[in-house]
Amino acid sequence: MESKSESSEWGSGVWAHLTTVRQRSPLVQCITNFVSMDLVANTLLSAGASPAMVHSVVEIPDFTPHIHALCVNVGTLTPDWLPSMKSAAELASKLGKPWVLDPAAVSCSGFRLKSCLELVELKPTVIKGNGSEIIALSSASPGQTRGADSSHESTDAIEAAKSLAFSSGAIVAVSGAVDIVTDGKRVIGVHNGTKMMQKITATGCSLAGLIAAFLAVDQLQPLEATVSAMSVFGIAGELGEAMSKGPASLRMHLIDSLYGLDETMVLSRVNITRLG
Ligand SMILES: Nc1ncnc2c1ncn2[C@@H]1O[C@H](COP(=O)(O)OP(=O)(O)OP(=O)(O)O)[C@@H](O)[C@H]1O
Ligand SMILES: Cc1ncsc1CCO
Ligand SMILES: [Mg+2]
Repeated sequence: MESKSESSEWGSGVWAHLTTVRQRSPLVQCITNFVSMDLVANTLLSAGASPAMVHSVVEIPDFTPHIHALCVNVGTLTPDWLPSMKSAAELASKLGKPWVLDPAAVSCSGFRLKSCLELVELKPTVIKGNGSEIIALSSASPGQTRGADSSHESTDAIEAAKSLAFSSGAIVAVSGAVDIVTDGKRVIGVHNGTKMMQKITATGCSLAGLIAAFLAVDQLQPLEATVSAMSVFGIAGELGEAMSKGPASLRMHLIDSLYGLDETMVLSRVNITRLG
């Protein structure tokens, strides 16, 4: 069980990260799937960040040097998109800019799995997936696929996440009922969020974008920044659900709640524990 003091200790950091994102408005380049572009951009805007969905390979040399963080999501990957993703990731890593890889639906095909493994070689700061995605990527084998949805609990993926963090050098974040964040040694559980968030497509993609924004303002503590982003997004979901009739209105209220979060709401709802 979570101890009150444990969450309180995390709470001030979560609020500080959100406040800094609002103050600095980091520019986040997103090369993301067609399904998610709208929600990812609106999530970033309501958190105070500045999204840019710039994905053409010809624009990357001009644009990527100006960004504060990058998010790459392979959810609707085709062979002609991969060079853009690799080029932006490579440049971000070279310039010391944090970047997030979301291996969305990695088990769909051998092509997608191979592409994600190649992207991992380009040193993402954070890899964020659902339980099934992290298990598949960690073992480099597709297993059974349910497309973009997970057939595992996030907690089933703890060992896979630790192993992937260890082999890649990335922080690994697993979304689900409990969001898991690990650097291969420490394992943190974020218990915020609501089940209905699974019924809105691209909430996981939006979370990956939000993590990129939080990394941009705390490059030296990527694990802590990731935990904060996950908690903030979950809290916005909890507050949003109280005003919603179902997934469509939750989508709207989630964005409004993220925009309106204040210190009291954050500090009273942060629910973060150390799991290992
Ligand atoms: N059972 C649950 N209880 C609480 N929060 C949840 C639950 N399931 C998912 N969430 C939250 O929903 C958000 C999206 O997580 P999810 O694991 O569904 O992403 P995903 O599978 O990558 O989604 P997508 O691919 O559609 O973007 C996260 O903020 C997560 O914490
Ligand atoms: C539904 C769907 N299919 C490919 S990507 C995506 C959005 C959630 O990842
Ligand atoms: Mg996903």
